[in-house]
Amino acid sequence: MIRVDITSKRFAGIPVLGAIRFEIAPGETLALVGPSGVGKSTLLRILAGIDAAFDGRIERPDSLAFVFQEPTLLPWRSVLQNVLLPHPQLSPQRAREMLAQSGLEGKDDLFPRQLSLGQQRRLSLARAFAGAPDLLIMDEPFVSLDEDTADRMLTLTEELIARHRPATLFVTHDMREADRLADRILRLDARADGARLA
Ligand SMILES: Nc1ncnc2c1ncn2[C@@H]1O[C@H](COP(=O)(O)OP(=O)(O)OP(=O)(O)O)[C@@H](O)[C@H]1O
Repeated sequence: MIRVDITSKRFAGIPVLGAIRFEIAPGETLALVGPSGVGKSTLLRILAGIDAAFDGRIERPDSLAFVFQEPTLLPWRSVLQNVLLPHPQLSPQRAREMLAQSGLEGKDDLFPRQLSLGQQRRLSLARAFAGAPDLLIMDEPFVSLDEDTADRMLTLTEELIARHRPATLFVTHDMREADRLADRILRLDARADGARLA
């Protein structure tokens, strides 16, 4: 079980997050929605352990993957190396399987710049799932893709989640995306003393 129990998060004394408590069960997918600037990315970063400067407590598994809005790929490494490098235990065969599952079959030797943005996002998802994370965190993974590509990415993510069953928390502005992917939707509301769950 993943437990988030934040009492407060401030930037330079200014409250961003107030008291926020929720749990994510193994295999459960939660969408996080709320207005721009309310603190959604901040909450993801706290959950991931990237930001430790907050009051409260987080219980999370060691094995987690973070998919950022922009695919953070290694430009001078091949597609295959981008999947292998973060996961030293992973065999090249398994990495190739992950690429094939992500619709990137035959692209092993290309470099990220030779992929479309949609394909780069797929690579970033393949890399995340290749580590078989117990917790998957995604910050608007489908934003600024055209409708068809976003739809294909969503289907791929659904398939990968169904196959690997990580606990998942993802941020979206798109309620259709939230309804389609999530078992539950968390909404952050802005408050003067820091955002709270609705
Ligand atoms: N490193 C930082 N230093 C100071 N303030 C920050 C920092 N990171 C975020 N903030 C502030 O915290 C608030 C919440 O930002 P955050 O990026 O978490 O919002 P968000 O809900 O993810 O927004 P969006 O939907 O626009 O991406 C904003 O007012 C932002 O300016």
